[in-house]
Amino acid sequence: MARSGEHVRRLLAIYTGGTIGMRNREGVLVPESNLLTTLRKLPMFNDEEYSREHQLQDDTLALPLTNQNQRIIYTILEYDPLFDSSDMTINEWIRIAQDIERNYEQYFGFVVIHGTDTMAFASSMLSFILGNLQKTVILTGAQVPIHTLWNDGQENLLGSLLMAGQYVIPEVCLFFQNQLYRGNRVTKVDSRRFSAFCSPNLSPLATVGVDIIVNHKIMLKASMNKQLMVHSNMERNVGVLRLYPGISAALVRAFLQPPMKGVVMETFGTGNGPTNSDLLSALKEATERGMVIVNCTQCLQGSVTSDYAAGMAISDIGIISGSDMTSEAALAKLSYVLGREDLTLKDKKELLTKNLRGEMTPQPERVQLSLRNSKFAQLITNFLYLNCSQDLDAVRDSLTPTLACAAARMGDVEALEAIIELGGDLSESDFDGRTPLHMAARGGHVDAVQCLLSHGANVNSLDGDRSSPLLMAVKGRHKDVIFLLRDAGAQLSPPELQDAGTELCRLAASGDRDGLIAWQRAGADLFQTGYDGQTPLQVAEDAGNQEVVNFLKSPWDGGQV
Ligand SMILES: NC(=O)C[C@H](N)C(=O)O
Repeated sequence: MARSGEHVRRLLAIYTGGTIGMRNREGVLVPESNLLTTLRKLPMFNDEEYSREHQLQDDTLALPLTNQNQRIIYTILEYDPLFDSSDMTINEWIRIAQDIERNYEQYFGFVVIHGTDTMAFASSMLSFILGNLQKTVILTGAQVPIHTLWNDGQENLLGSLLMAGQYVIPEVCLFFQNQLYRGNRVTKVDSRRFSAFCSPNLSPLATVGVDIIVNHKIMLKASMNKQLMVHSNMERNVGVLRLYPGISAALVRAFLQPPMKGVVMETFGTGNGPTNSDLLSALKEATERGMVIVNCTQCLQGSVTSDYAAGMAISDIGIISGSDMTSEAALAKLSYVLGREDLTLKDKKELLTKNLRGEMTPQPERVQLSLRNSKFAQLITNFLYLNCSQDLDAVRDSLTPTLACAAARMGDVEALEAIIELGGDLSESDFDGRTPLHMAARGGHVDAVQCLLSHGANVNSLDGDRSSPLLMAVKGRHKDVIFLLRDAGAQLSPPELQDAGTELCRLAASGDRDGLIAWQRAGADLFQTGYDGQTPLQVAEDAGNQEVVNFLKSPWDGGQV
């Protein structure tokens, strides 16, 4: 019997291995069984009197009473064999999920004791394997074994038990160094320090100090009345490919061969990669075969965007943006989504762009900015319709360029038409000097470009960087848009034409025939020289890019699009 007023919470602690329980054997650390014996000797992990009085089972210990009068009792389920986490695979993570499922009703929450080396993969995988989670699952471990004098294991394990015993956080979390993180947002960043993990794109779910500060706002909401669902059909044929400058197309091609079904491609900066045509063909062949490729940045922090031509080249061949996901989360998501046999390839690709378990930050602007659909935009629209004083005309005039640019960027023709109905001027530029036509051309949105042109958009306006809409289309290699703009009288500006030589030489050097064709269709002179006086043809010959050499010798024959 519990003392009066005492709340008893039962937890299951699944011990899979890792440094936390390791011992030094012949000079190296190896996993060691019987973690419970070590914990039994540590008073903060074992209220001996309570255990005796309540005759707890041999595999179960009780923490001393918390300040809130809570009694946390935990049972240890120890794996045999135990693992250094470098040996963990999807199979072991599914086993953990199944153990949670088997014990789901008996326990208030779950702690998974795991090695740190692959813990970010484990917590990411488990977040997808465990569907409809309504209870707390916390992964933890240590950099130094728990039985040593100076260690981080005691604090990490105790903190995890206290968090899981006191709060319902219906997510797979990772607790380390007083921070509770969302499991699919973390990555291991230090091999020696106690603060081994960070969550670069999402603040911690909770921080433990004198007080426990829980960030309720960002927590996932439990899907009530739905039963826990273990997705054990995870696709194993997924991998991670890290790009580096000069990576060969042959290597990429070899990596993308069957049985591989999905790949997380780690790219530079905001999602960029080499634009040489060989490499792009290797990627395109793979996506056309049905391979699913997700683009994640190698940067620790930030997101994949569509700011650069080098990034647009990648998105044009069917590669999915991983937004601000970690590679670990993207790999886990791929494994989960590709394992969903109920979905078509198209549905799987669609699902990958969605935020499923809090693993990515939804892009509000991209998600819903349609004047007809978004609540915010609707409010503005109604406001503008209903009020027609001079002041409101001014408000309308200052808002519409920004809204029109956002709509054009997404190719949202419906929204553009709504803005026209409002009387907005589609040639007006936003605060960066870009017009909707720049944005539509940059995104390769043929319908939006057509709509803007038919409503009198200025085809040769220059943005704040003195770039024309035509240059935007060239950088994105959007040949249809280039044709449309040229038909409407678009021309590259004199400075753009002047600077083209160096860019053309760069494309010739990297064998980028498509890039050269885009410039040619936009009216650039393919024979002009770069900064060092060489022509693109000379550069291509020096680089041995025969395909480009042939094209440059007779551009109007070889440039079929
Ligand atoms: N700190 C650790 O737990 C590292 C260990 N190699 C593991 O991942 O199992």
